[in-house]
Amino acid sequence: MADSAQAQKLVYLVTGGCGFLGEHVVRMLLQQEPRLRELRIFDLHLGPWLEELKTGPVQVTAIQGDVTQAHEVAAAVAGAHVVIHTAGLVDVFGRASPETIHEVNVQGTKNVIEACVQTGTQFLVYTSSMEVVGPNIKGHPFYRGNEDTPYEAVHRHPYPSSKARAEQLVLEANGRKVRGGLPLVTCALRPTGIYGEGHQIMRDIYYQGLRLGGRLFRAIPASVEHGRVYVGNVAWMHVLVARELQQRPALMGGQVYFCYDKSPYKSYEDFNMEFLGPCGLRLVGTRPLLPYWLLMFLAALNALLQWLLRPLLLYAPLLNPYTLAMANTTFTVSTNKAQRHFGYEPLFSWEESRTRTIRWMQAMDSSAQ
Ligand SMILES: NC(=O)C1=CN([C@@H]2O[C@H](COP(=O)(O)OP(=O)(O)OC[C@H]3O[C@@H](n4cnc5c(N)ncnc54)[C@H](O)[C@@H]3O)[C@@H](O)[C@H]2O)C=CC1
Ligand SMILES: CC(C)CCC[C@@H](C)[C@H]1CC[C@H]2[C@@H]3[C@H](O)CC4=CC(=O)CC[C@]4(C)[C@H]3CC[C@]12C
Repeated sequence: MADSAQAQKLVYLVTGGCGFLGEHVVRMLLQQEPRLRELRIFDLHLGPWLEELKTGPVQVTAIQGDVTQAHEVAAAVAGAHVVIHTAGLVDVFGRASPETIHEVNVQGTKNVIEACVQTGTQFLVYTSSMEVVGPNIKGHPFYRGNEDTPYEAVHRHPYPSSKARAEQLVLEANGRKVRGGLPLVTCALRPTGIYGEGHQIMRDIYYQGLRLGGRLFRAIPASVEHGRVYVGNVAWMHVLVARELQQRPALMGGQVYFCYDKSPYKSYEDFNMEFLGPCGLRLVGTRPLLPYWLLMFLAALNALLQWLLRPLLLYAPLLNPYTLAMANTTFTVSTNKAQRHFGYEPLFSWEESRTRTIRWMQAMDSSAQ
């Protein structure tokens, strides 16, 4: 009894805990972190599903707040042992202004770092992105690269620029003295394209396919590989990194880790078909149906329409010059750094990740009917 009372002593804070990844991190912490006493979930929009978590043995505290507001962040961080900062504005479709993206992703991260320093929180895990590396604006392939692979990271789009700046701030903060004199220990996780239960873009593509009579039309050559990782494994990596950062601060502090698992290397569209296929959708064509120059033209047209229509309505289709470049540039990761540094092994096999995602899509389908 004394042992378990002593063991259950840690307070964790998850920012963005009601987002796609954040919800999985929250649930994973509750399942896999026995030392947890209190779990704080900080988000701009709190989900109703939080209520069901409040009946368990861990104190779950939901905090509605904005990372751009330093005082709200500081109040949430005070007294936490570990902060997992997943909150971010994920926008590559032009829905938000570059200023807003910067404010949330960069200023929000600065606020989290300063709150840790001021209140004495020693461990900070930041959800970065593969996009801090690439694909770059020159379309250079990154083929099965790792954390040390040289690559010319050049960003113009506000989302990757903001993630890169925020990651840099987090890594530079490693070693700063927090209140009480101990050093801040930080690290950054870089997921590739995350998939799994709750993935909004997969949902959008599914409904687009239904509108097109159960068909999707191949736009990108099958030879262009795109890195993907299952959300459950990304969440597991967060939980493990947060735990091990406390045990091995000298090794892990200031480090970056790609998030990886056993998901196969495929093109963006072929990978999606692993889930959309069993839900009745078909990918038409073994090669792209439209020439690339025409896709570029359509993407540019979408960007122009977005700009022209902005005073009247928000036009934000999936296809724009940036998303086309992303989907059309090989970017895959092959690394074992997380395994070497903190013993990470994926919790979910590829088969399980696939089955769980398909089950979620099928449930979504039947609830829509
Ligand atoms: N979805 C993906 O494929 C990838 C995502 N990431 C990163 O993972 C993190 C989570 O992304 P997702 O779960 O996909 O996005 P999401 O949009 O589902 O979740 C982000 C959460 O942050 C919250 N949030 C946004 N602005 C906030 C603010 N000002 N204050 C407080 N909370 C705020 C949102 O309400 C949301 O719940 C982000 O930092 C993103 O950059 C990294 C790599 C890939
Ligand atoms: C119609 C087009 C030909 C296909 C459009 C697909 C795009 C919407 C997606 C292709 C690649 C995706 C991005 C990639 O997985 C990396 C990402 C990392 C993040 O940190 C956030 C999400 C994303 C930018 C992801 C977004 C959708 C794509 C651009």
